[in-house]
Amino acid sequence: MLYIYRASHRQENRPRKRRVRDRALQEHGKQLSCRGRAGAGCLMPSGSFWCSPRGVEGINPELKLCLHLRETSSEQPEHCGAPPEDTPRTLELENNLLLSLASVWQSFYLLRTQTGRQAVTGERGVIPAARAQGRLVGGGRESAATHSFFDSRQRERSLPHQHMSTEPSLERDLDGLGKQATDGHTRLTDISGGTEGGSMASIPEYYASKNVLITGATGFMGKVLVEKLLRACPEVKALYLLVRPKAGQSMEERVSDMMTCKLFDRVREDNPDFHQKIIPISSELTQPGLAISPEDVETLSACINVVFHCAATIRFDEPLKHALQLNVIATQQLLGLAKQMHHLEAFVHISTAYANCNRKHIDEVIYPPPVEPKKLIDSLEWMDDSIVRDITPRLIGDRPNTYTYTKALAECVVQQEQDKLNIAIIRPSIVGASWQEPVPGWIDNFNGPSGVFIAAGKGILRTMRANNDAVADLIPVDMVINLTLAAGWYTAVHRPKSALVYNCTTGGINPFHWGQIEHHVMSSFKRNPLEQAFRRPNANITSNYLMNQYWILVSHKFPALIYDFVLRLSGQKPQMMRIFNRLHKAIGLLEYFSSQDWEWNSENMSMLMSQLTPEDRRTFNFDVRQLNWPEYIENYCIGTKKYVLNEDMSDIPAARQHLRKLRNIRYTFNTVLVVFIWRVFIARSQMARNIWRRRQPWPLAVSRMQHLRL
Ligand SMILES: CCCCCCCCCCCCCCCC(=O)SCCNC(=O)CCNC(=O)[C@H](O)C(C)(C)COP(=O)(O)OP(=O)(O)OC[C@H]1O[C@@H](n2cnc3c(N)ncnc32)[C@H](O)[C@@H]1OP(=O)(O)O
Ligand SMILES: NC(=O)C1=CN([C@@H]2O[C@H](COP(=O)(O)OP(=O)(O)OC[C@H]3O[C@@H](n4cnc5c(N)ncnc54)[C@H](OP(=O)(O)O)[C@@H]3O)[C@@H](O)[C@H]2O)C=CC1
Repeated sequence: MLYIYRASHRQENRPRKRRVRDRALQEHGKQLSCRGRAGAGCLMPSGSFWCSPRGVEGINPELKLCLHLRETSSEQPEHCGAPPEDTPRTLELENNLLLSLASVWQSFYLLRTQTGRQAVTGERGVIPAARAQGRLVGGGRESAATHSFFDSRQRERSLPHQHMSTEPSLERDLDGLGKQATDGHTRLTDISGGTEGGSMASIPEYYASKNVLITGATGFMGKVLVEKLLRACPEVKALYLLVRPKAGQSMEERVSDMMTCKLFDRVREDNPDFHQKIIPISSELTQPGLAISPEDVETLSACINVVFHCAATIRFDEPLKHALQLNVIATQQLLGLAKQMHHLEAFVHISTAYANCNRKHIDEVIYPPPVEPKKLIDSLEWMDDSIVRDITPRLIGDRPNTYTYTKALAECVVQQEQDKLNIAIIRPSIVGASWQEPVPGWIDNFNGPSGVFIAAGKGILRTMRANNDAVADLIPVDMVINLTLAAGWYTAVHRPKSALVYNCTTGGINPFHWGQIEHHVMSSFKRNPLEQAFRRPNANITSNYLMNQYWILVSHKFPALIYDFVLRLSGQKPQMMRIFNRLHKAIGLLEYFSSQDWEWNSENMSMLMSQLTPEDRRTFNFDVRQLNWPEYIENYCIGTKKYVLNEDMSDIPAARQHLRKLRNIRYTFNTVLVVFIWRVFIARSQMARNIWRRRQPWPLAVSRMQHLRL
């Protein structure tokens, strides 16, 4: 229950405001300890929250959902209503603080108590009852907007709502404070629903009998998405996958290969015939019309309900023209195809949290693009590749690579279609191995930190430039996919007015730092070593450029030279220097991300979580607070061993033995080196001997002791 009192900051209104608050407190509550001119909020034992309309303005929809405006005093009606239009930004921030606290409190309450869960799911009928009795007054501006938008959207489109019942839904009427911006600024908006259903379909219920189109299904995240959809939403009708033939394999062969991989073991157990639901469609996204045949276009237009667009080039060094082709133009073409789909309910675009990495604080809004995408596409079309290469640094400006640059442009392209489609944009940060599903630690590539972990585990990587204290915004792939599926559901069911952006990150909620990652990766690889390690795992990260260069020389280049020399002597091809050069190129591209901090606002992620039923919250868990980092990193490292390098866990004792051997070699080497230095610099030089004796009295002491013993 939410009590609202119009908080006036005018002096003469203060006593009255205080009176109402005191009464609410006396009757029900406990005051939230937060400061700010927005006024204090009171959290009631029942889970309701008392605050000013200023608070309501920025209120988290999970609270909004529980909105039940009630008279709190006789003066209340005249003080109840929309917040002033001129709410300054500082006040909004204060409100956000207040509401974040309330939101945390509320989430805690909801998790802990049955009453709270019922309050949110409306199971006890408080909200419908309030509606029926006409006691509910929407929070002024937002509510009015919600209704008008809702009505106009309903008129504009007559999309199917078979997943909804026909009961009026108060939750959805009240729901409605997602943040949007078309102009780079956060503003309030309403999240209106496209249906008037009272009982919300759960996620698996929603996806039941739906046709889903997925791009990038053969990639890291795409595979996990396909697996999870098949496993958690077994009633899904069909998954259409846009796949290209590659490396001599037809698209059918690639898809059937994919389905035999370990990732699909659990689905296979549950439903051995799951492959029948998968329909590969031949498509090369860089070609005109996505190279989809006219028959396939017709099929897709007729049946697709939800699109997940995961395909992209994620290489940081991709030439701009190609990155633009795939990340922007292909997205544009897919949106064009989506507009032809008669039954499309949601279009989910996977972006990256680093699309706006030129900013330090990133809200869940689509920022103005660095350049108008269409203009860039037109200009690059006629340009020679060499010219494009020359002007790329100027074009990407303060972004580190063509990947983040083109992902930012893609968001803009997606935004341009938000009036015609129901769109969600997911922005994951650094996607890592799975946390729990389908197995802990599942990963299948060298991208991002995985390659670095492996190189460190193999003992090749000894140093890297990173900031020990910077937040390592890793997020497990299963959490990203759970959020993606939930966002697809929410978008289809609620039909936000404009594209909702979900920053899918961990740093703001459950931060972990690169220094801690280094420590846990090293200790994990010592417990579970990789086979045939080059040296014992012992990497250090430093933010100091010179220090890093020194260690590169001493710990990378020098051993590589010795190793290659030995290989050459034994008649083999030298290879270590080549490996190090590639490694340096890779880590050079990653340093930008490991050396600084970003702050992402992830309110929409919390909002989405609050909209799920308890069951969905368990099945599609993306609550990053539950991540236990040391455990996750341990599973991640084991995952790289098992699933990327295909090493057998039963070989661990042998691998440990190998590490012990390497340690003994190192001890021997160090001892020999010390003796050698001693011989060269001490024993042979009178001056060095004199210095040594003066500085280090212990050899004298030792010799005296020996003399005494004799
Ligand atoms: C204990 C320490 C803790 C500190 C730890 C800090 C980690 C700090 C991570 C920040 C991460 C930000 C991530 C942003 C999050 C996104 O938004 S997007 C997703 C991330 N995208 C990527 O990671 C793509 C980066 N990769 C690339 O751009 C290209 O693979 C590279 C690195 C330029 C190499 O291209 P290439 O030379 O054409 O060759 P490619 O065939 O791709 O790979 C060549 C070799 O490099 C290796 N390699 C590829 N990627 C990597 C890698 N990440 N690492 C090492 N080796 C790699 C491959 O294994 C391969 O080795 P071989 O198998 O041939 O022996
Ligand atoms: N991995 C990460 O850390 C992060 C990823 N993201 C985003 O998530 C999404 C998925 O990333 P991820 O799964 O890691 O990437 P992958 O590189 O693993 O997968 C990319 C997918 O796109 C497909 N694809 C690429 N080019 C074409 C083409 N020309 N025609 C058809 N399909 C093509 C690939 O197909 P094929 O197998 O044929 O090459 C593959 O299925 C991307 O949009 C990325 O920007 C965002 C943040 C972090």
